[in-house]
Amino acid sequence: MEVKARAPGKIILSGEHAVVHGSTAVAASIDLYTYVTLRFPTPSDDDDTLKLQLKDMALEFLWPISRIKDALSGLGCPDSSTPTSCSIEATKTLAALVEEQNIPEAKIGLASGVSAFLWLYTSIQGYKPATVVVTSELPLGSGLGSSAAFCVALSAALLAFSDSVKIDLNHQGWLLFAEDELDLLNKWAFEGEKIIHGRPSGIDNTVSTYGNMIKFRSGSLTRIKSNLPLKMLITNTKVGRNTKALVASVSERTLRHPDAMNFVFSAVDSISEELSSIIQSPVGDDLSVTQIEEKVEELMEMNQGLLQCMGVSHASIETVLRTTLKYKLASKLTGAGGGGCVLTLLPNRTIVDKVTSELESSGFQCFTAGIGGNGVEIYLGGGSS
Ligand SMILES: Nc1ncnc2c1ncn2[C@@H]1O[C@H](COP(=O)(O)OP(=O)(O)OP(=O)(O)O)[C@@H](O)[C@H]1O
Ligand SMILES: C[C@@](O)(CCO)CC(=O)[O-]
Ligand SMILES: [Mg+2]
Repeated sequence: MEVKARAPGKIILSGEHAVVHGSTAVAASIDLYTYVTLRFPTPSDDDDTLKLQLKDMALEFLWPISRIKDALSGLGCPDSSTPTSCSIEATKTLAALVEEQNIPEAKIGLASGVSAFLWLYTSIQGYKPATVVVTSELPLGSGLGSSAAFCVALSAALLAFSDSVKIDLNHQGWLLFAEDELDLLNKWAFEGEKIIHGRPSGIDNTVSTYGNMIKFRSGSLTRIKSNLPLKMLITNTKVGRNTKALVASVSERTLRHPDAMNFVFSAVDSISEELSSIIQSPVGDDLSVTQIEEKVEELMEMNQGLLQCMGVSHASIETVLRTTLKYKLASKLTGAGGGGCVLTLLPNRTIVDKVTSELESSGFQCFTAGIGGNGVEIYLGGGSS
């Protein structure tokens, strides 16, 4: 029995960090995916282990099922229909199970992802032997929602073979979940994100689950549709960072300067609201494509200024901003900042070659991605597409 799931990464057009503090944000899925394959052994395989293979990193983790059962079965019964938070006690137990695997020091950031895997696996599937294989087209820890895509794809594969979801086993090709199943899947993925991020807003797992473009505030989403084909250049500064630490640093600044930071968050809220209405406005009578693009550019610049205020920009991000400005292009960081990826709006008229080669000569990596496609999908029955 085998199922493959894929979940997209995302860009945040406006509102990262402020969204953790109750402001509106706007995000869209991108056509770069994390893939999770789940395979249960047959009795003749005589395999009583749980294996997690992170193919891109050539890493394999393996636990005897008896070891996992001994460690976790006292902490509650698996129930795929009820997304459950990982308690402090369970967090410690998972950390011990991960530590036994001796993750190389240079890749220790993966430990939280492996803990999230163990939590989602045992909560949804219980104590069954299986092999789970993960690959990703997303750079990890770069602001494109790799942690959420991982949790969403994992939840999809695990739920596909649970009592909580009814899937058509005869379906050929990629298959979408029903709306109520997506709601359950999204809640499970959020529990995984909590293990990786500490205090996520839920925007990343939500946009990876439902796809398209969304406006998100305080846990609820509104689907939106851009009236112009938004083209974004994504520049990866390749400066590593960790979303959990950056989110915590903004919360600490908020504790030190609550009044000032609340004005910042409220300004971001207005920017996101304006951005969402401007991209949905009809092109033609009142506003031309160029006028809409100019407004989006200005809002992106304003959002970037406020992200600097929150303390999450970085010298490498500033280099990208300066370079793109030379070509009269507007940019902002996307995701948690502190390095990672920067978005640059590419208006209709733009020729990208010059700006791209100048950015790449600084050691950055540039690419474009399709924006606003499907959210999570599964593929049944061995092989792949
Ligand atoms: N394919 C994967 N396999 C295993 N772990 C993963 C994978 N993708 C992400 N993770 C986990 O998520 C962590 C990166 O998450 P983090 O939230 O810091 O960055 P991001 O999600 O890429 O960016 P952002 O949250 O700003 O969009 C990794 O260190 C790892 O623990
Ligand atoms: C920085 C943040 O706002 C977005 C990370 O992609 C964190 C979150 O919303 O969970
Ligand atoms: Mg993340």
